[in-house]
Amino acid sequence: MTIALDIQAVSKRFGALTALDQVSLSVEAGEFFALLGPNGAGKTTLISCMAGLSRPDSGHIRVMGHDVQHDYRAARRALGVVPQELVFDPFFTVRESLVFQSGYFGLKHNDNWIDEILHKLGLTSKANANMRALSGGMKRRVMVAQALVHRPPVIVLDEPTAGVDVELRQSLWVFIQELNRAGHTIVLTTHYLEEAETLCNRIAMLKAGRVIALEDKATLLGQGSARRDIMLRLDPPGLPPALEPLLLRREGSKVWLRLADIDQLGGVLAQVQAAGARVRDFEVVELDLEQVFVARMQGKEA
Ligand SMILES: Nc1ncnc2c1ncn2[C@@H]1O[C@H](COP(=O)(O)OP(=O)(O)OP(=O)(O)O)[C@@H](O)[C@H]1O
Repeated sequence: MTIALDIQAVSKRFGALTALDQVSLSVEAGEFFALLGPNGAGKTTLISCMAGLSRPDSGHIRVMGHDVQHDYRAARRALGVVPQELVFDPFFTVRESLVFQSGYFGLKHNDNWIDEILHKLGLTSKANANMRALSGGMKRRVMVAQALVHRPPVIVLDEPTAGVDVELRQSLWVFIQELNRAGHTIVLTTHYLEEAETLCNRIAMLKAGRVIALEDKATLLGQGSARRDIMLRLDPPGLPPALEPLLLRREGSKVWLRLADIDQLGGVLAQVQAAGARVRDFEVVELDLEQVFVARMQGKEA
């Protein structure tokens, strides 16, 4: 097992503000990992520390075994970061930007790979356009291309799909999944939780600089556990008192109940029947990442 990204007890303060508070997590090579958290949680600060752009006050970070401070060049080579902000030289064409970026990593003959990235990101027709003439979405594609120019084994994407159209989102994810299948480790931050749910296999949630969840997606979503939330629409409305302890919420004639084990279902239905009510509608409620996220941010279980 190779650890692609090893973050140990990283703290970072800006004056009185603690942006990162003893953050520890590690990502195995080949994982598709999501780093989630509300605005200001510390995601970008952590990414800046990974990229060596910001120095933690304490703790250490290794990328493919290379310490980002003591072995900066090797660590930087192992990492491709797609930044949240659009940073580019307005006087370069798209291709020139990529050639320049290759040079930064000491790569001289990189044209075939540059052509491939341009193609995969739908940028071929813009290769000779000036950066300043591109639309925001096109510039974002170039940010992705720049991060990939040196074929880094670890790719970190900081909200890569913020403000991009549906078509790019889809083609970007196809490409990133291809890179993941080819063995690249992917770390993604996004506010589109359904993206994280679809793409990632492990998820960390940050809140106010602390890791508050670090789990497999399936575990986080309660898959594999016997616990189930169900919805019943009862006629007449009203829950038998014996079932009140299971009640999560009610809305009109609908009630949502939490069963510690799906085996309780038979007993619940029997009690409803014994109370003279009929079940008009029934649903097993699947958790989604958004519900889990909101609950965890409020300090509750979903
Ligand atoms: N250079 C800085 N100087 C002072 N405070 C900073 C600096 N950079 C970040 N912060 C603060 O650190 C905290 C974490 O910010 P960060 O950008 O890492 O959050 P984030 O999780 O990436 O948020 P978002 O989802 O909005 O991108 C915020 O309160 C932010 O205001």
